[in-house]
Amino acid sequence: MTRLLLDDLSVSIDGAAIVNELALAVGDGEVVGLVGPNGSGKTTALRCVYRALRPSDGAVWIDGQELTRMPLRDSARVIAALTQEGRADLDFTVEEVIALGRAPHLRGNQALSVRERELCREAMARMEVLHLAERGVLSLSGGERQRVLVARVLVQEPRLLVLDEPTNHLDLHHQIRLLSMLRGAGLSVLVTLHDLNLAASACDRLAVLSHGALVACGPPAEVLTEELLREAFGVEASVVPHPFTGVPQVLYDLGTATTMKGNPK
Ligand SMILES: Nc1ncnc2c1ncn2[C@@H]1O[C@H](COP(=O)(O)OP(=O)(O)OP(=O)(O)O)[C@@H](O)[C@H]1O
Repeated sequence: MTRLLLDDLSVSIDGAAIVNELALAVGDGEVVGLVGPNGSGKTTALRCVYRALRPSDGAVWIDGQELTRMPLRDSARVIAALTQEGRADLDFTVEEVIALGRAPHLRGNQALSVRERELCREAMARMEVLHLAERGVLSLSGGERQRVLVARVLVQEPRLLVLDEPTNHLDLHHQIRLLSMLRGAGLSVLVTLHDLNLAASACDRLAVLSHGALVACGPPAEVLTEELLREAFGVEASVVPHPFTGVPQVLYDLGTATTMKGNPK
């Protein structure tokens, strides 16, 4: 079943085509990685899904419903987003920030139920932030804060998770933990990642954007080729199968970056 459909999505800003007729589906329980060089349009496409931006053309469909026709509250119950813009400026405690994830499911000042409080504790344990529950978010390190924000989207209990660079600030342990959790969560996930090795390990399919257009889409073993790295990323690298999993992994040597073909610097 198709959970999310980007139906020839286009975004133009000041006459420039930032995303160009992007057609991409995410199935029920499928993890799809959106990858591509800086400025290729990944965040812009995601912003259309979490309704920070209206497409100039095309549409976003969620479970067969066109997104702009859904009340915001309804889409917030279905789609949870971890954005690059989502920085907490108010000094709420970790516990309070995570509880905010339940907001789309509550009415007014309704208190959290016992089940919802338990859900928050589970998400904190999953993201290893339980010990920080009483701390103000502004006092956290970048990685700690990122884990709190991931816990917040988990308690939202969405059907679709949209994650923009969720591994930002995370150390290797937490990067691997987060992505293996995403793989096992049974949720539909659309995620942007710059680390292609992590993306290949975590995603069922990779969609590669270049200059706002989809240039490849499929299982990592089909998409992640030396030719693609050269053409889309301007990088000369070797692609080898992981010795245990067979998943393609990129090996590179410093000094092998080639000139990008017209991608923004
Ligand atoms: N509001 C805006 N006004 C002008 N240009 C914009 C605007 N939003 C995005 N862009 C441009 O659109 C292009 C795509 O940006 P976007 O953030 O979607 O790229 P990205 O693939 O997510 O990049 P990165 O990997 O660097 O995060 C960039 O060149 C960016 O400067």
